[in-house]
Formats: sequence, structure tokens, C-alpha cells
Amino acid sequence: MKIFHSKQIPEIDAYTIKNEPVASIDLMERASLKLCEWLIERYHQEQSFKIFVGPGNNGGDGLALARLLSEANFQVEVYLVKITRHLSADCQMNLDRLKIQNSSSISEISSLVDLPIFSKGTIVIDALFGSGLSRPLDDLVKDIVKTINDADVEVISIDIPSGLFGEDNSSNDLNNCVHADYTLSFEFPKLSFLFPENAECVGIWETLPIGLHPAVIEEMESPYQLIDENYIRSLLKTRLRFSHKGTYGHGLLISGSYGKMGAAILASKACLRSGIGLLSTHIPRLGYDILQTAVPESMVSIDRSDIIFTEYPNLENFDAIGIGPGIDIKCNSIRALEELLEECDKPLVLDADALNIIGANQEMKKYLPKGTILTPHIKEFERLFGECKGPFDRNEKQRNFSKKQSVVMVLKGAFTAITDENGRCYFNPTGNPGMATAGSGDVLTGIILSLLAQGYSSLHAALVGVFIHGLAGDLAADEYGEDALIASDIISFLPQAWKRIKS
Ligand SMILES: NC(=O)C1=CN([C@@H]2O[C@H](COP(=O)(O)OP(=O)(O)OC[C@H]3O[C@@H](n4cnc5c(N)ncnc54)[C@H](O)[C@@H]3O)[C@@H](O)[C@H]2O)[C@@H](O)CC1
Ligand SMILES: [K+]
Repeated sequence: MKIFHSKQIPEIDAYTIKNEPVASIDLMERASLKLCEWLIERYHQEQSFKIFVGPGNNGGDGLALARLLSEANFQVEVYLVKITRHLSADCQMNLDRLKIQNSSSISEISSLVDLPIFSKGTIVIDALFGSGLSRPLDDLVKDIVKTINDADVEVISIDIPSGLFGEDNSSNDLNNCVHADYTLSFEFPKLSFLFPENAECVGIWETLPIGLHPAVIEEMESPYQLIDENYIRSLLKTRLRFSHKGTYGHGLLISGSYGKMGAAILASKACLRSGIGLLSTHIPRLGYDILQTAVPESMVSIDRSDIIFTEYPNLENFDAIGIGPGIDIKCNSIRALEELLEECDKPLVLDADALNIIGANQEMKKYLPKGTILTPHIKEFERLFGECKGPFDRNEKQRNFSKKQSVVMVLKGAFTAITDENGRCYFNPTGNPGMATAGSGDVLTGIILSLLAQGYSSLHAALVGVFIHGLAGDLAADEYGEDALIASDIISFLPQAWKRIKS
């Protein structure tokens, strides 16, 4: 699903209005019907709603919703926030329609004393501002928002929490934005919903289809998209009847050090559980017995050092290389990584300490071979690129670096962001907070290495790897819950995840 900039939304609306064709007021009615259906499905009729309405079309949605909920016999109170005398045409029309219906109370709020008492159990619908917000909220609205946020009520935002911008919120104070429990967005999520920093405002978000014209959605360009299961399925290779282990590649995983052999085990197992033909795991000498016992399917390549990574085997024998989980950041490892980056012409995935080494030795960035996959979490990302002004700035830096260096970057977290050499950004929907646990990233590196060795392009290996990793984590969380989830559980559920996505 493409994610559009707030500035593109009016163009998509206008195209739909002209070419479907549908009157703008009827498009608003359609959107409000979807909202109403969503609410009716979840709430009993004794539920009362307080709807806060602003001057634009977001307010218009709120007013149309008030009428529809009243028709469905819900108790509705509308609070029209008077910041301007002028309402948008569709907002005004819905205000008139609501007055004619005459079944819900309509109050005007021109100062805080006009605000109602919020009794427990009330549901607040936030229809103050939507995607047309062009500057941070003025004082009166800010105070109203603060009162709503402080009240012990459930808050549902229409389209976007009021005060939040769809993209960049770096100059916005999130305390002045509505903190919604649910955000119901029309057709597409906003980019800002996918950034962890905004989660306290957005709450749980859902998209409601409102029938925007498919031709304009298809044609309009956007660098952002949210991937889904069908898209991932379309990228998968099939295993051939007459294939042998050589068909699926030989991977080299450089991983582990004294006290961190678990990383090598997790990454190796995940790699083998994701379809690779052959795997060699390069480890320091002390890890030999550990790895041979824990992962008998992997061959072992032994470093001259007992405890760290200082050298690597002949790269010609391998189809893809993964490096980083648990290698530590000692001086000899830095040198060995430097050499490897300069020499390597094989598909490569870099994680964890390999990224930390580059973060501490910035000149190494320029040696990254084209097509390399880097998989930082936010902290590792900041070690690579310095502090960011906020998540939008971070995403811009990620896209720009991918483009400039022709690399694929995987910024891990909720809605992991994957950027490619064209500056496109793909957000992944699978995964859960249970996966924020030691070793989870090592598992991802193993999966991605496996896909690279099987001949997937860097972008596809990253997309499929991230999706399947999250899916296995979701299946594991269904079985064990999020709190008890450990990285080995993600590996245990890889078979189910692969079966599901290949079916
Ligand atoms: N395709 C869609 O997504 C549809 C969107 N609709 C609704 O339309 C909304 C967008 O409507 P609008 O463009 O009218 O935008 P808003 O309802 O967000 O209102 C913007 C209005 O407020 C003014 N304004 C902006 N920032 C302000 C601030 N900080 N303080 C005071 N005034 C401010 C603007 O000049 C504009 O007049 C969406 O969020 C959605 O709720 C629906 O009605 C139907 C279809
Ligand atoms: K809103």
C-alpha cells in the first residue's frame, strides 16, 4: 500500500470527485459512514459520544458522523470549536444537516469554560484537525487538547490525531497533540504513524477504505509504501524438484566472540531454517565445540584467534556473506572488517558490531560494496549517522544514504523501514514488542544471509527477511505471549512462517 504525503491527499480527492464522479459532500458522507460502521461494531447503544469539531473537512466528517450516530440511536453531543467564523463548505453543510436533524446537542466552545465535564466511560471523537493542518495548534485548541488528554476517557481520532502532522513533527510539541487510543485514517496511513516517537499520539491505527479512485492511487508517485503478505509472496522463489544443495547457495557467516557465541548459534540456525544450501560459520577457536554441538548442520571455519574475529576465509567459495552478530569491536576485528569490505564483491549483510565498527570509523562507510545490506537498530543508526532531529529526519537520512551509496538499509523496530538505492522506503507490518529481546537481530541477519545466498537481490532479501522474521515472531507471540518470547522462539516458528507464506 502506498503512503502519500498529506499534500497529495487533496489531489487524490479531487481526482476521485471529478472522475468517479462523486460530489465532495458525498465522499465525506462515505467516509463518515465507514467511521460510523466501525463504531457501531464496537460500542453498545448506551454509549455516549462527545464529538469535538474543527472548521475544516475533518470537522465536517465529525458532524456527519454525529448525524449518523444519532440516527443509529446513540447519544451524541457536538462541540464546535470556534476559532474562525468560516467553516469549509462541506463542514457548513453537515452542520446545517445536523441542525435540521435536531437530535444531538451542539455547543460552541470559545473558551475553556465552555468545555463539558468528561465523565468516565465517555468516548471522545477528535475531529478538530485532519490532514489540512498547516501549523501547530493555537492556544485555545491546545488547551482543549490538553483537557481531553488529561481526562479519563477513550479518544478516537478521525484521520489523524489533531495537532500531529502527517510527516515531519520535529518542530511540533507532541504534548500539544491529541493522544488517541485509536486513529481511524482514510484509505492510507500517514507517514508519521509509522514512526515510534509518535505512537503515544496515534495509539492503534486502522485504515478505512472510502473508495478513492484506483487510477490516481496507481499513478501518483510516492517513495513510501507499507508492504503486505501478498507483495512478499510475489517476491518468493520456488524450490525446484531437480535441485541440490548447491542450488541454494553457500553462505559465510562471521559471528561470535568470547562470551557471545550465542549470537553465532542463533544466526546460524535462523540461516539454515530459511532455505540455504550450505552454511559455513566463521568463529574464534574457543567456539568450535559450542557451534559444532549446537548447530551440526553448519560447517565451521576457525579464526586464528581464540576469542575474536581477526581474519576470514577465501571469499571465492561463498555466494553471500553475513558479518557482525557478536563479533565485538576489538582492534584486530576492525582491521579484518576493513579488508573484507575492500575485497568483497559478494552480496553482503552487515549487522551489530560490524555496524558499530563502521560507526566508530566513519571513513569505512565509503568502502561499502554496492548492494550491501545494513541492519541497524535506532542506536546503531545514530552511531552511523549522528543524532537526528526526529524520525522524519532519520528517515530522510536513511533514504539519502541508501541512494548515495547504493546500499539497502534496514532500520529495525516497529514498522521496520527498508530503503533502497532509489531512495524508496518500504515499511514492514509484521512483528511485535515481544521481539525486542536479545538475539532477535542475530536471527534476522541469519535469515537475510540465507536469502542472499539463494540468489535474492539485496532489496528482496531484506524485504522477505524482515517480513518473515516478524511473522515468525508473531506466531511465537501467539503461542507464548510477548513477555516470555526469546529469540530461539522466533527460529522455532520460522518453519510455520515459511509454510504460511509459501502456501
Ligand atoms: N480523501 C480523504 O482522505 C478525505 C478526507 N476527508 C477529511 O478531510 C480532512 C482534510 O480536510 P481539510 O483540508 O479541510 O483540513 P482540516 O480539517 O485539517 O482543516 C484545515 C483547516 O484549518 C486551517 N488550519 C490549518 N492549521 C490550522 C491551525 N493550526 N489552527 C487553525 N486553523 C488551521 C486550514 O487553513 C484549513 O482551513 C481529512 O483529514 C479528512 O478528515 C473526508 O472528508 C473525505 C475524504
Ligand atoms: K483529527
